[in-house]
Amino acid sequence: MPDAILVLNAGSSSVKYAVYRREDDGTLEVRLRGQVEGLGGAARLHVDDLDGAVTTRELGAGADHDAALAAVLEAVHAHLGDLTLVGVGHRVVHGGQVHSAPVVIDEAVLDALHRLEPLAPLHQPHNLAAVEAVGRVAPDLPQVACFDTAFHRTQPAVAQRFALPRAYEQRGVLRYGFHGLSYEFIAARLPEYDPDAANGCTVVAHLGAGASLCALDQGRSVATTMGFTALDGLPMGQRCGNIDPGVILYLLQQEGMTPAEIERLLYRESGLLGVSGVSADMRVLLDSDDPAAAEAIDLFCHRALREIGGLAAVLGGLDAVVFTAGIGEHAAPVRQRILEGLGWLGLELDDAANAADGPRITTPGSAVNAWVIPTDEERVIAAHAARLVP
Ligand SMILES: Nc1ncnc2c1ncn2[C@@H]1O[C@H](COP(=O)(O)OP(=O)(O)O)[C@@H](O)[C@H]1O
Ligand SMILES: CC(=O)OP(=O)(O)O
Ligand SMILES: [Mg+2]
Repeated sequence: MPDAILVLNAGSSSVKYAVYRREDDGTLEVRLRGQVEGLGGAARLHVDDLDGAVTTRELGAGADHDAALAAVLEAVHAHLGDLTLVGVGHRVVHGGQVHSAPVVIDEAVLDALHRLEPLAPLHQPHNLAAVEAVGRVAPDLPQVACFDTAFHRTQPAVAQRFALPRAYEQRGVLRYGFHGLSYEFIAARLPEYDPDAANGCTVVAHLGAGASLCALDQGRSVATTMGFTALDGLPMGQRCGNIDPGVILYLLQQEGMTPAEIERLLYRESGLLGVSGVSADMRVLLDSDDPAAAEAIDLFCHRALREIGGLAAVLGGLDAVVFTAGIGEHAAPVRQRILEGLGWLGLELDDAANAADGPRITTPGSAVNAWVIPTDEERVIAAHAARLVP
C-alpha cells in the first residue's frame, strides 16, 4: 500500500493538516488538506480531498485545540483510503538552543520540548498535545518535530543577542525568531519568482494571526522581528509585539498585576483585538466602520513599515518584499498601506495586481519588487518528515 505522511500544524488560531503520498522516487503528492480555523471564536473544519470535494463543518463556539485535533484526526482517518501512514510531521514552534534542524521525537526530546512551553504558551502546548494524541492511537508511528526557530540559527550572533549580561545568553535567553518553516518555504520558492531577489536582499512579511518579518540575504535568515518568544516585533491578532520592557515593570510594580495576568494581557488581549476593541481578525477590521478598527490597522501597518526599513538597513539594500500568510496573502489594503510607505525607495505599487493578490504587485518599472507568495508550512514539514522516517 502506498506510504503517506500526515502533517499537523497547530497555530494560535488554527490547526492545519495535510496528507502527502510518498512516491517511490521520494516526491510528495498532497492527497488531503484542510484546517480548523477560527479557534477561540466560531471554529470551522475545512476538508479538501483534492478531487473536487471541499466540505466545511461548524465545530461550535466552544471548540478548543483538543476538539480541533480530534476533528482533524477523524477527517484524516475517513479519507486515508489505500494509503498507509508511515510518519507524522509536526510543527513545533520552539526548538530552543538545542534544535537547529528537524528531529525524530522520543521521550527525551518530548520532555525537553515541554520545558519550552513557557516560551510559547499559545503554541507549544498544542503542538505537543498533537504529538501525544497521535502517540496514544499509534504508538509505533514515527513522529518528527519541525521547528519554527530552526531556520534562524544561521543569523550572526549580533542579531540573536540581547543587551543583557552574558550569563543570560548562556542560559538560553536569546532572540530565536519564529515562522521559520514559512520562511524556509518562501526562500526555496523565491528563485522561481525573482532570481535577483533570491540572490540578493529580501524582506519577507509573514502576516497571519501571528506576524513577523524576516530579512533574507541570499535566502538565509540574517534578522527577524520575533525574539525569545513569539510576542516580540509586530503587533498581531492578540499579541502586543514590541513593547518597552518598562511597561511590564510598571504593570507589575505600580498596577499590582500578577505574572499570569500580564501573560494574558500581552498574549491574548492586545494587538489588533486590544487596540480595536472589535476583533483580532483583520477581515472583520477591514469591514468595520469603527474608528478604533481603523486605528488598529494603522498601527499594524506603521509597525510593519518601520520594521521593514530596519531590516532593509541591516541587509544593506532591498530587492524585494514578499507578503505571505493569512493577511499577507489576502488583505490588499494592508499591503497597499505598507508599500505606499516604501515609495521613497522607488517602489511603485501596481494597484490592479495588488487587488488580484499578485503574484507580482509592483509595476515593471518599480525599483523594488513586491510579491504575494502563498506559504506552505505543511509541505516543508512533510519534506523533512519524509526524509527522517524509514
Ligand atoms: N481575506 C482576508 N483578508 C484579511 N485578512 C485575512 C483574510 N483571510 C485571512 N485573514 C487573516 O489571516 C489570519 C489567519 O492567518 P493564518 O496565517 O492562517 O494564521 P495562523 O497564525 O493561525 O496560521 C486571520 O486571523 C485573519 O485575520
Ligand atoms: C509563531 C507564531 O506566531 O505562529 P502563528 O502565526 O501560527 O500563531
Ligand atoms: Mg500560522
